[in-house]
Amino acid sequence: MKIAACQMVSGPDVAANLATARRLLEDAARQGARLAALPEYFCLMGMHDSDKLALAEDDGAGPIQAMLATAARELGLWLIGGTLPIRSTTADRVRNSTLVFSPTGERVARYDKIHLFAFDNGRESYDEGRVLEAGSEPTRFDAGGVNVGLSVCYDLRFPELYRRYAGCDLLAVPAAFTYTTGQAHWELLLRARAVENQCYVIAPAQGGQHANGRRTWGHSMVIDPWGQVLAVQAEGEGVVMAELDPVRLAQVRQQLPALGHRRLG
Ligand SMILES: NC(=O)CC(=O)C(=O)O
Repeated sequence: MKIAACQMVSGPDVAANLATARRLLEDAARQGARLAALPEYFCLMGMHDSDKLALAEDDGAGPIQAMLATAARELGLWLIGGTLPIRSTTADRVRNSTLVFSPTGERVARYDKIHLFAFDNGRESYDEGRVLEAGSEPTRFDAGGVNVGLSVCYDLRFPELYRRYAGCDLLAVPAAFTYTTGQAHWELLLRARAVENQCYVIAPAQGGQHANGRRTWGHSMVIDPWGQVLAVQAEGEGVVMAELDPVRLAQVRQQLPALGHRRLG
């Protein structure tokens, strides 16, 4: 199965972001992708954190969800819809949610980012907990025989989440890593998750200079179960494609049966 990671440099104009996402998905489908993934916050990198509250949709209704369902159906893709803000039912906050659509446009999974990012080095400061409500449920879905474990961005730093996905064929990590932290840790962490779980990793990212003054690291990539980077795009919009090969997956697990050697749960 060909899989595609779409890299974006989203801004505050939601309509423009949706048009870019659609164009990249069309590009992925044209190149033969059967599964495509958008980055975290594909629909909005706002000027203020609170912009997410204004954009938020109710679960199951809204123009962003409609756009994702339509794209999946019209392009015949398993679509991992980056993240979009979904209104919390209990708090004055939003969930940072990945919605997944099948090639018939049916929604097949929802994952809410579990670990909320905070970082302050004196020059840059982030605190997602100000507007986001954390999710709590690891979520996997079946994409026509390919078992996929879902996560978002900062989750990548918490290997215990991925252990809950042991046996998955593919881990998805839509992200918007900062330039600073991404330069230091992004590839290292992604390759570690691929190697320790002996599976493919697809990591679509935000990558470039945003209108809100923030810079993201990009380097969207696809990694194989041996930890090899199959395809990468450093910065700017684009589509990163690779083949998910079940024979390679089985070969790595058979040659080095580490998953079967776990002793501590
Ligand atoms: N932006 C994030 O959620 C995470 C990040 O940039 C990091 O972990 O580093």
